[in-house]
Amino acid sequence: MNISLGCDHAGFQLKSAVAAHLQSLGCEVTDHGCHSSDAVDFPDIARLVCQSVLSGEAERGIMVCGTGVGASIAANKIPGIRAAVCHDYHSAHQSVEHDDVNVMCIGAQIVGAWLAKDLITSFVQATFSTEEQFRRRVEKLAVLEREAVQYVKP
Ligand SMILES: O=C(CO)[C@H](O)[C@H](O)[C@H](O)COP(=O)(O)O
Repeated sequence: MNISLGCDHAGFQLKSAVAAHLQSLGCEVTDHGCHSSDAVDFPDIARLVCQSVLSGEAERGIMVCGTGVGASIAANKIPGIRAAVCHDYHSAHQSVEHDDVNVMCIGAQIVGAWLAKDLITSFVQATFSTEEQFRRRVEKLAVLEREAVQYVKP
């Protein structure tokens, strides 16, 4: 599987362990930065990671920031992205199986490298269920996305 990987300065150290683990699982990794602990803005990196997923260059994305929260907010602004902060093993696979999550966000201030590796294994090995109720709900997410513009105040 091809994975698009990104981080901000808070996730920079953990990203190296994440990349190495992805490679040990047989994944191809495209690293969209950042490449040092100098401060960057997570929306800029989330944009690159998500564009890579939507273009088909990568099947899924992983973002590492301080909490995972900012990265997931940024990613979920982009139509076609379903991002989730996953800090437990169950959510990391069920988010894919039930919700077809295509970008997982991890907080380097919340989880250590060993848990991050387990989360990544769980995420990468999961596949979207073929069961009708999950397909129906994800299609409804797409409808919400298409309708969202109607809720914006003029
Ligand atoms: O967790 C984050 C956003 O949800 C970021 O990675 C940062 O850790 C957080 O915004 C703090 O930013 P700072 O510039 O490092 O103070």
